[in-house]
Amino acid sequence: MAPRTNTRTPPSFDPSVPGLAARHVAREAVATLLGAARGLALEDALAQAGRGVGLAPADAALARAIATASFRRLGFIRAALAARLRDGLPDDRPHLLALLVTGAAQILDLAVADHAAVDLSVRLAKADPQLQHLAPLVNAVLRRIARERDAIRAEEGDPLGGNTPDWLARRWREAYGEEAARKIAAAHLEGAAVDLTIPRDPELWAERLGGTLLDLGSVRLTEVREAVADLPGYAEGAWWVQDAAASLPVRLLAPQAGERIADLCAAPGGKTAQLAAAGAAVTAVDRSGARLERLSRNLDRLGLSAEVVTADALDLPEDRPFDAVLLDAPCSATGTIRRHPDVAWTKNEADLIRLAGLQRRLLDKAARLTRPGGRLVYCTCSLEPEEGGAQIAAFLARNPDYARVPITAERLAGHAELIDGSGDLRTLPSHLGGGSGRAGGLDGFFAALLQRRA
Ligand SMILES: C[S@@+](CC[C@H](N)C(=O)[O-])C[C@H]1O[C@@H](n2cnc3c(N)ncnc32)[C@H](O)[C@@H]1O
Repeated sequence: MAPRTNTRTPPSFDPSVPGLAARHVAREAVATLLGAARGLALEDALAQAGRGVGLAPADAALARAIATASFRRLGFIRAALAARLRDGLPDDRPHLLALLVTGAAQILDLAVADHAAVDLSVRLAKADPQLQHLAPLVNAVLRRIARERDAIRAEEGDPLGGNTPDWLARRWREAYGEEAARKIAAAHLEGAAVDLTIPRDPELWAERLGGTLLDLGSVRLTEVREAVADLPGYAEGAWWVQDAAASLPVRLLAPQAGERIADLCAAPGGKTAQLAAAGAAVTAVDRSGARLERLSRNLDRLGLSAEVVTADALDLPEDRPFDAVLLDAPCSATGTIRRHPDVAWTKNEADLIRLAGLQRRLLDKAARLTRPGGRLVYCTCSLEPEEGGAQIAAFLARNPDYARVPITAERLAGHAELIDGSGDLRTLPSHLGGGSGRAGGLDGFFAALLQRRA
């Protein structure tokens, strides 16, 4: 193989070949994340790779599907490729690795014809000055993957061992035990349904949309073929997309009409919308102006309003404490791997430790922003104890004027399995049938309801 070069001449492919631009964008985004850009989200890498390419909406959706499938089974795909490459995986050549991974993901996981997956991958190799000479290798390996698909699938085995990065598998075994950790990893292979929060007439909308009204309150759609924005009710602002688990922290906070409530890490605003729909006077704070623009657009569509403040929550004045505060803290997001499988491969333990430190400071700030007698909900979309129960145990030890309000099963439609031993919310991807092949599951959320003494 040619030595790796640091400067890359961009590939020049024929944009008139159907589906080629989508593969190009998927490959570039996957290469970015497999290369040095740890911490970048796949959404952002796709947007970056798509700049100037001008993908039609269907091609943009295809690029996202290919890139997502690549990360969802990355461990299995790497093993399948490694067994068929004489010189092993090209880990020092992310563009070649990404070409092979995205090609294999199409063959193994997506309803793409084998010849299209192979042919378009080979075309991308030929269009790339650094990879032209490897087009025969790409062709041979991907053809073999297609030929041996059934055997490869049969060999996949345990997702916790083969498809979960070691550091996460170790942590989940420690936190939840072997069996539960394996179920979590199995649920990650399945992806997730589209859940909607519908403040008014959810039964009616469930029927119109062909969804199911869950006892937790959300409407679940398991077969969505069109863009979400084309579904009935989107344009008129009848609902918004929000995982059923993500809707629970606000349900536990139980906002009342007229209460002053601060949403400290608010964008893009799913929880702000819940608070505003309940009639609370919401102050939505986020340090990202761009994300707050999305929040404002979302609230406009829904006909809801909030005071929107662009600020670091740590800098907020403390002179007018709120009746209730919601802190949906920035976190490792390991509870969202079903929807964002890149998270498993682009985050690491150092990110987790840094974020747990920020959460601690935000939580202490949120405590000072809550009035005596007021409620505070802390939540994260993480499976890691440092971002959940351990954070709350340490908080309660240093803040004696706060007490935990244990969550009861009645508040969760009887779902006692969603409550941990301390009385906090602990949802897992394997809950509600996740991992059993029935499009069930929940994002992994933690939430604690705390009360300041009067
Ligand atoms: C988990 S997301 C919030 C999701 C949101 N609550 C929802 O339901 O749509 C975390 C947010 O925290 C924001 N953030 C991170 N650090 C912050 C800080 N110090 N002050 C304010 N916002 C912060 C990020 O910009 C990000 O939008």
